[in-house]
Amino acid sequence: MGKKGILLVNLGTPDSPSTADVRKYLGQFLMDERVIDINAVGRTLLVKGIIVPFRGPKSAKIYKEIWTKEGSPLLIYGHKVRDEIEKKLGNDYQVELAMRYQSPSIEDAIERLKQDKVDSIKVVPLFPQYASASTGSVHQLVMEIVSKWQAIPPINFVSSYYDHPGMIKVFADNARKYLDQKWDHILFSFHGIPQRQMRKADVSGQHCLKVNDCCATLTENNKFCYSAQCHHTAQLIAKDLALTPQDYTLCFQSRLGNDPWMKPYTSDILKELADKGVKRILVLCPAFVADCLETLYEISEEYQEEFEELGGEKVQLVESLNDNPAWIDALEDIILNK
Ligand SMILES: C=CC1=C(C)c2cc3[nH]c(cc4nc(cc5[nH]c(cc1n2)c(C)c5CCC(=O)O)C(CCC(=O)O)=C4C)c(C)c3C=C
Ligand SMILES: [Fe+2]
Ligand SMILES: [Fe+2]
Repeated sequence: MGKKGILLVNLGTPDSPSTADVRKYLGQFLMDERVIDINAVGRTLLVKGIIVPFRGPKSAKIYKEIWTKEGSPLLIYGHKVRDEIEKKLGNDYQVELAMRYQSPSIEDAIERLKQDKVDSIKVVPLFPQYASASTGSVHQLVMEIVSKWQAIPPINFVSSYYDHPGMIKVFADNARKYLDQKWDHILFSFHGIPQRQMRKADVSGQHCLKVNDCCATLTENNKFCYSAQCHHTAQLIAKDLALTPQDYTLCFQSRLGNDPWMKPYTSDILKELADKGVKRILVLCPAFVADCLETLYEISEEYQEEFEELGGEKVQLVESLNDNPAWIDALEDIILNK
């Protein structure tokens, strides 16, 4: 009997923080038709003509700030989680780590599973909530690759695990460590997506952004909606922490370009809170299972600075799941039972 193949996939990060490597990464990432979902000519002009040349050097500067001796945090935690989960699953499993963009590539990782003659493959994107631009893109690429194989083994795709009790508890326990200090408000800041992508993913065709508070509650109508899944994750963590609705706000960060993205924007909420006299904010980022540019820089540096300029004092990031042993336990359960 062969082993069971597990393919863990995160988004990706540049190979180094040099401007050339950051440009290469942004070029591959943003040319994905599920990420910048406009017509091919418009996407090429926007990405290759504007974003890569102008954003590249700026992003390289901030990647240099979060880069460690071992490399990019997203990739370092990816390797650690892969090693731990393979140890935990034992001899019947072969676990490969891949990144949707740059290295290690999905092509190479899945080829290793093929060469090693695994009996089956389970694709586990490292995104708790489903979005076309993240999980959808991983699934599409895996399907494109295996569609060319003569012998396609049984393949399973994990779509989401936004409500996994073990994962919810790790986010909550990480936040609890800060609760002996005084916080005026708690934010759940998720990575956003363009509103256009919310509408396109609406399986009912008449729900997302069409009815009031469309996705604040997860229902049959919006069970694949990224926003609804984010709300559900935040509600479960809030429940575990015994927060009241007045204690916290859900918001979306990382907007790119001028099109409307999911609202409210984290930066607008920071302004609203500062105007009300709020001084100290605790921030959880449950769209990410590992700390990365979006948490270590955008929350801890950029929003800290913005908030201070608005009269606030502290924006404290709650660390992500990273290589927390309780997250490894939760991920094992996701792999075995999802
Ligand atoms: C939670 C999953 C993610 C979704 C959905 C997502 C969508 C999305 N992102 C961009 C643009 C950028 N994202 C960037 C970084 C980044 N994004 C995610 C996750 C999701 N993105 C992660 C984990 C990271 C961090 C990577 C790291 O190396 O640490 C960046 C690059 C950084 C920068 O230059 O600011 C961009 C650009 C779009 C357009 C999009 C569309 C739906
Ligand atoms: Fe992103
Ligand atoms: Fe929705």
